[in-house]
Amino acid sequence: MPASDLDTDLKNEREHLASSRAALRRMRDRAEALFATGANVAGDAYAAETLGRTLSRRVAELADDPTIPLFFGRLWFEDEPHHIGRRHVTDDVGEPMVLDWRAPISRAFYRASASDPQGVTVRRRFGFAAGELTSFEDEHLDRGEELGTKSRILTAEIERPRVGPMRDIVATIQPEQDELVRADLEDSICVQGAPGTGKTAVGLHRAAYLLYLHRERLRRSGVLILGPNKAFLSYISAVLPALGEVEVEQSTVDELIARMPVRGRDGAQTAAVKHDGRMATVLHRALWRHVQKPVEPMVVSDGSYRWRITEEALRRVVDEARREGLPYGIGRERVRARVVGLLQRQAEARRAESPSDAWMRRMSRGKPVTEFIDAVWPAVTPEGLVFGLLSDAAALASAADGVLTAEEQELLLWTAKPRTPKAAKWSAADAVLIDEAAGLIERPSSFGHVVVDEAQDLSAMQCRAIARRSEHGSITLLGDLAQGTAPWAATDWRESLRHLGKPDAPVVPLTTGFRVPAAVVALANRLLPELAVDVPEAVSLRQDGELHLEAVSDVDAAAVGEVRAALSHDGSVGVIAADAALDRIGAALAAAGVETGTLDEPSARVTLVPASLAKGLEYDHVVVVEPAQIVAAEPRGLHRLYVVLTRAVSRLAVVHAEPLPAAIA
Ligand SMILES: Nc1ncnc2c1ncn2[C@@H]1O[C@H](COP(=O)(O)OP(=O)(O)OP(=O)(O)O)[C@@H](O)[C@H]1O
Repeated sequence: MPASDLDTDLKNEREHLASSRAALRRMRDRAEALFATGANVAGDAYAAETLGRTLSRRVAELADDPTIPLFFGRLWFEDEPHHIGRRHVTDDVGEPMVLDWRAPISRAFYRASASDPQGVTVRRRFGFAAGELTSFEDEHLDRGEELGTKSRILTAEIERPRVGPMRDIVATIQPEQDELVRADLEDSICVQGAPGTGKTAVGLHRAAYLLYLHRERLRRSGVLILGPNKAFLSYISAVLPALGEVEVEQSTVDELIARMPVRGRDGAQTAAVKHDGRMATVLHRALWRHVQKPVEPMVVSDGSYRWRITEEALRRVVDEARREGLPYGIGRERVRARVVGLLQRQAEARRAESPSDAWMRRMSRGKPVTEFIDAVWPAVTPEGLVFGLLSDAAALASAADGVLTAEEQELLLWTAKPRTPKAAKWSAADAVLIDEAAGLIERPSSFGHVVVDEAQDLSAMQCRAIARRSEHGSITLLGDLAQGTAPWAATDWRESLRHLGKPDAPVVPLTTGFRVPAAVVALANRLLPELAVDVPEAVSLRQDGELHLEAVSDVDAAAVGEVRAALSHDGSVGVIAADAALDRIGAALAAAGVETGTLDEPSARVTLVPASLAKGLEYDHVVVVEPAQIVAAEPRGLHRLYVVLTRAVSRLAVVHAEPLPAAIA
């Protein structure tokens, strides 16, 4: 295309952007006006609140980020063009100006190729800076042109300096990622992907896609994103709102299951037993042991009448309720209702009329029925059940017989027994047991879809906690077996999927790396044979980037030097070291006049990152201090080092005084 045509084209596109922005503003103004009057027109307080919530969400969904253009691409089907962007924008008469990237028609933007153009003649991608369009790139698919990963705009997007929290990738989702993003709501999938292959991005975009397609259904049941810790959740927290999705719950597993404060800590071996899937059997047995055989008939005085239920009939009621496989608490109420039903029948037969509701309630809550239920099917609280096991060797032995060894039982028992469940210093692992117990007593409600990130670190019992909350929904499981650092980290996705209740979900690999430069990937890959997992290696899309390993005598001084060098470039800097060493390094940086932030307060360009919290994060420049210390800090230290080495977007510097681990020396 001649330069002047290019200029005219870009000018026209910019005009379309300006008028789309104006149209979006009008859409938002209208929503705000409705919001303002909504409360007055709605009939009652509840309707007003519901309407208010809907409208305020609508207003939030229509927010415009002035730093990002409303569209990033354009498709021509024959002569019919469509702009593709983050959300639908329509003009005043409802004609589309920008199509949502999730609309069926937009699919071709991500999937069409020269060999399978899907009706697309031309695909255009836009480059931008500071919210304005700066360039575009056309592929005439009808003429066999296709750029694939050679696209200049894709390269620029991948190589752009990172600042602040994670951004969406709607403009450059790759075909194999798109296939996962647009998988059906019914489909659970597990994505095994090397560092930086876009697993987190895929999970978040899938959530946004499913919400678009199944808005009402998912609004009722909810979509849940699970991440490993608060720092990670805050890093990803802006992605969904930027895509107009403001109502997705984002949580850690610990937060999700919290019923009481965690004040205690377990030793590593004790925690490992508590997280073991066999604990589900122990708890199940311990709970159902509470159910007893009725051993006498029931007699109920009712004015001048006396009703009688035989022991035999009572046994049948209890046996039947047990066989139905209901949660314990529901079973208990079922027994109560059936016993009252038997009384009701006797009363009807005698008096030739149905007893009143008040009579039913009186019978149901009256002493004879309540005493009977408390004897044969006593109320149990989740905390009480776990308390009973951890504080009573005999109770534990009877529930764990043939399931846990004597040593394992010993590890579970409290050495100093708290007086009551309330007084107990529950640990994080106890919380998982209590959640399992709660799930046996009453089923929690199920989310429509759950995205689980960094899933390789989940224990069997944590998987079960998630399974209970996705029983009637689907899951997207994201992770990398090579990055498993928890003592119970998964080594086989099939096993995790089984605990998650989705045994048949396919395991799909992602191997193209968008974060880590090739030289850095090559270094990290040298650790893979030591990690005892069978995973495909990543292939980096990035040929740029620098790697620098330096043996020094003073690591703190060397770290300061590397940080100073990094600061002369654009982008974020992460200093990653063993948790115990970080304060010392922070002090050295402060003494040298370098301002630093922490994960809780990432105020400065330089962030001090404990190795234990680096997972899922990325920085343009990463300075890793003393790998040997990172490895020595924990049993799966080499896995941790693999995570740490794969956080760099452009440059990785490793400074060490101790010898490097053999694999990377
Ligand atoms: N299609 C894409 N276009 C542009 N950038 C992308 C694309 N896919 C991923 N990225 C970018 O690559 C980086 C890594 O992505 P992401 O964090 O999702 O990877 P991950 O597989 O979850 O990594 P990790 O295993 O380290 O947690 C992010 O900055 C993300 O925005």
